Amino acid sequence: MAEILQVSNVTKIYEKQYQAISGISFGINFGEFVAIMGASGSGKTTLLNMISTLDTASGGKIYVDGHEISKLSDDEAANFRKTKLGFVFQNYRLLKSLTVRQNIAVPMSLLGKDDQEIDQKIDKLAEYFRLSNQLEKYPVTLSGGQKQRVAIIRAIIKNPALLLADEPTGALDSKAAKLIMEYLAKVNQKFHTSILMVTHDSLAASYANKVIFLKDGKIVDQIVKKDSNNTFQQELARKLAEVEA
Ligand SMILES: Nc1ncnc2c1ncn2[C@@H]1O[C@H](COP(=O)(O)OP(=O)(O)OP(=O)(O)O)[C@@H](O)[C@H]1O
Repeated sequence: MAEILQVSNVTKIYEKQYQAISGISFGINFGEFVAIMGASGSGKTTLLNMISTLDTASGGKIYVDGHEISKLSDDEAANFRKTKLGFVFQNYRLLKSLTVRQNIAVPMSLLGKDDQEIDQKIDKLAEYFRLSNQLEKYPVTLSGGQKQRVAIIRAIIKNPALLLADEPTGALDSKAAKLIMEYLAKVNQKFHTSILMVTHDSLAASYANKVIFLKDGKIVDQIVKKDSNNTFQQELARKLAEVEA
């Protein structure tokens, strides 16, 4: 199966002395949903920043959709983020001065798509995400869960090769978090979007097909979902207790 992400023996050393990531290797197949879990300081954000081309690795190689990202110039990296990657953040990062519709349109406008095509896509996705009534409102009037649904639509509207989600449930109560994870799982299953999600939250991680555990910049374990969700959640809780011990 084709790999959408390949991380090969990657290290990150800050200020020539502190090794935040130590020789990490893993991959994501096309259409897979992978979660990375680890305690604060384990290197999750560092890893995500390197994969998203916002930071450079000190060693090793990262391939996204067949491109070795360290070889990209700054301009190429910016274009690469614009065309290949979708981002969902803990704090939504919606633009306050734009309506929901205008927020969602930004990545498509940057790609030069025509207004009619953009509007049609937005209407369809908004219906799927039950946000049709919110499109002409400003983000400040929306709940946290609604804002995150807007952020997900904005991230997937251009069909990215890889969706990167950084603590997508971190600012939500448990009910809203569950709904957001159900939507992310649907995005993965219905649109076959490959997802890499970083999270502290074991409920959120239980929606992934595979969970990788990070500790002190190293992969210390991983589990793969087989048939039963219940068994996966129990295994997840057990591994998490071991890793955080
Ligand atoms: N710019 C930097 N300069 C020096 N050290 C850094 C820098 N950024 C991160 N670190 C260190 O690298 C390690 C990993 O940090 P990172 O932010 O990747 O962890 P994390 O798992 O994402 O944590 P959290 O869950 O709290 O966000 C930490 O010890 C952190 O202090």
